[in-house]
Amino acid sequence: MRNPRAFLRPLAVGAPKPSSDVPFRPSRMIHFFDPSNEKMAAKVPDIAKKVDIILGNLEDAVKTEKKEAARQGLIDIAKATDFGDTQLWTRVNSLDSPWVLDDIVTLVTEIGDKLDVIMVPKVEGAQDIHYVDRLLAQLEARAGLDRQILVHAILETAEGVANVEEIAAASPRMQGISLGPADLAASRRMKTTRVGGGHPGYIVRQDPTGEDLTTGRATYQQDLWHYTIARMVDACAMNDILPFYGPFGDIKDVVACEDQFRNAFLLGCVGAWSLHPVQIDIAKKVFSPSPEDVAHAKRVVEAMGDGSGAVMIDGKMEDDASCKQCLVMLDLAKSLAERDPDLAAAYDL
Ligand SMILES: CC(C)(COP(=O)(O)OP(=O)(O)OC[C@H]1O[C@@H](n2cnc3c(N)ncnc32)[C@H](O)[C@@H]1OP(=O)(O)O)[C@@H](O)C(=O)NCCC(=O)NCCSC(=O)C[C@H](O)C(=O)O
Ligand SMILES: [Mg+2]
Repeated sequence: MRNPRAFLRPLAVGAPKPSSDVPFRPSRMIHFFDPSNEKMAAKVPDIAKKVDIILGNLEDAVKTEKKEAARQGLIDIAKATDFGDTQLWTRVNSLDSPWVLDDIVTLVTEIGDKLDVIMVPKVEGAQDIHYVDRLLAQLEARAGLDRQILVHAILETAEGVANVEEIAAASPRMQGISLGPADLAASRRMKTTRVGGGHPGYIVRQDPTGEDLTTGRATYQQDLWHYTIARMVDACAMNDILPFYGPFGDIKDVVACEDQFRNAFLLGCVGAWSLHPVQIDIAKKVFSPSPEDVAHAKRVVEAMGDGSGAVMIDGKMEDDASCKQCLVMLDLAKSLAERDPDLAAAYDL
């Protein structure tokens, strides 16, 4: 186990000093693109203006014969594009793959000054983060970088879920965690074939009213991902890092996508992945608190003064705990308003 007093020491001579906290930057969507796909790559400069995070994906969804082209494509795009306030991330190949070492070494050397976060897939325990942590420190020192590149883990194996608390706490470099429902379903041997979302077979059924078991009993579809998201949110919150829902693969079903994203938002996630341009505005809408919620939060905070005691607002009791919830809402609204002039006008903070 690492000496807690050494937690914030650089892991290589000359590497930037780790920061004690993860800066909260608007992170409503992580927009995935394949840098080896010319059509997608051509859209990056425009898409980057609309999203909070743009991610060049090198792992799954990139064909084996395109792995090197994707890596080089990301380097070319990063060098040619001014991303402004938008974060640039990459998802490297998994740690057991033949590409990951070159992914990390080449990207940090070539575009380390532009990369904000490296997303690491299929993280199973703290040992995976420790490996990436030390390697990044060595590469940052060699490249003369003056700030750390952060690390984001995907929770997509049964072992990873079992170890999620130690993953979240493994390094000051940890920025956050995303749920990877497709790989997780395979790892758990769940009997689904979908990329995220619900399943019509996963239900609870109303009790029978008489002898007839077959008619008049409503069924309610349940959320397959509730347990994992809630556990991931707790692990992230206890370590002050950010939880994200991952992909929703049914691109055409924009309604269910919005529902899945909203469930994640309500449970504490700050954002989700967008796999297709149509999912960008869904994430923007869902992960920005509504002006009504923000106005209510403002009223409660103003009425509560120093936060102690209890007041009635619209027939409901508000106290220290509900005031804290409202402060969470207002903090998020303020940081989003700084980035988005439409939200700034709608929130009027
Ligand atoms: C899902 C797609 C394969 C769909 O692509 P396509 O069939 O080309 O869709 P459209 O014809 O509707 O596209 C319209 C135009 O938009 C461009 N496009 C599409 N997607 C993107 C994008 N993500 N970024 C930028 N531009 C995009 C198309 O090129 C079309 O352009 P044009 O012809 O000029 O009009 C595709 O969207 C896609 O591949 N998306 C990314 C998929 C991905 O990254 N998957 C990996 C993440 S999910 C995962 O890994 C699972 C997870 O790890 C887990 O385990 O759960
Ligand atoms: Mg995956």
